[in-house]
Amino acid sequence: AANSKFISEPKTAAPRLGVDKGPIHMVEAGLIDQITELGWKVKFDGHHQFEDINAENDPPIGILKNPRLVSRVCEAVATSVGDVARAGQLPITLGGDHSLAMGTISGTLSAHPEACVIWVDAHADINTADSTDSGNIHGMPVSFLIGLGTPVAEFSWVKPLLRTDRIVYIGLRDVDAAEKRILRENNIKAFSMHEVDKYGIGKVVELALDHVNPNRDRPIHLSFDVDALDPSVAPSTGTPVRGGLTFREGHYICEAISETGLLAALDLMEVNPSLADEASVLQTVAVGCSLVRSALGQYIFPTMK
Ligand SMILES: N[C@@H](CC/C=C/[B-](O)(O)O)C(=O)O
Ligand SMILES: [Mn+2]
Ligand SMILES: [Mn+2]
Ligand SMILES: [Mn+2]
Repeated sequence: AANSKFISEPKTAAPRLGVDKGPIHMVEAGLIDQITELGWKVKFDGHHQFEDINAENDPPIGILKNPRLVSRVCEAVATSVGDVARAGQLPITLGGDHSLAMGTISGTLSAHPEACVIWVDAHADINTADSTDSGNIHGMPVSFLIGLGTPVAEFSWVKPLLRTDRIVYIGLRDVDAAEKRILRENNIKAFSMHEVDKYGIGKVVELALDHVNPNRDRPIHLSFDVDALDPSVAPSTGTPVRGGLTFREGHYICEAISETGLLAALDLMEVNPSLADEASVLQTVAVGCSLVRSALGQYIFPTMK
């Protein structure tokens, strides 16, 4: 039977409210039927809501915002994604705030310890509890996954399973000074928009895979933040930054990873339908759905097992 997968839309709070509604818009845009039409068997896990935690009972820890909600949601996501991956299925997590990647990548690495991570984003999301200026946890997931900075008790469930030589970035163009230092000190490979211009997206994806997956034998976790795309392509997102990937460059990354046959988990994050006019929201939701289809072989027929 064709591989099947699992979709969940965990909800995490973000200072710019509304990102929790992104997944529902993608599902309502017909994403599940679109994936089924590609030859996949889809098990839809429904919309996860965590209503019992709210601002009143979740005060900042240090300057970290919504820490208990984010931790609770991510821990639940880690379990879900891990279970699906261990069952030999392909977990797709629609976000939602990129802090969710603490959960998804914890889940993937618990099932596939050898997995590598391709992080497509305008941002490095690697601030530690010591370095963050905003206290927004969506700027920190990678530091928790690697185990950098002063530990935060609330997140003690996140094990440092991600090796610094198993993550590579594509699309960076808005990295904090502290994050640049962290990337340098830990020798973490990053292909910024400068390299995309210099080498072209085809070469960048090849070089990125050569770095984290030289023998093309490791499962791949693709964590795609739609703000990696240029705001003209994906306008309705929380932290847009000019000078991003074109529509085709974004899709090429997903198609090239699909072609490896090694995709083991996918995150499509930061579609926030509450930030723009109707047309821009529809455009952003549509590009999110299209990227998922590309990662699942919309231009390549999936090998039916
Ligand atoms: N570096 C900034 C921006 C974080 C951006 C997070 B995003 O990539 O998930 O959009 C911060 O730490 O607040
Ligand atoms: Mn966010
Ligand atoms: Mn991000
Ligand atoms: Mn981002």
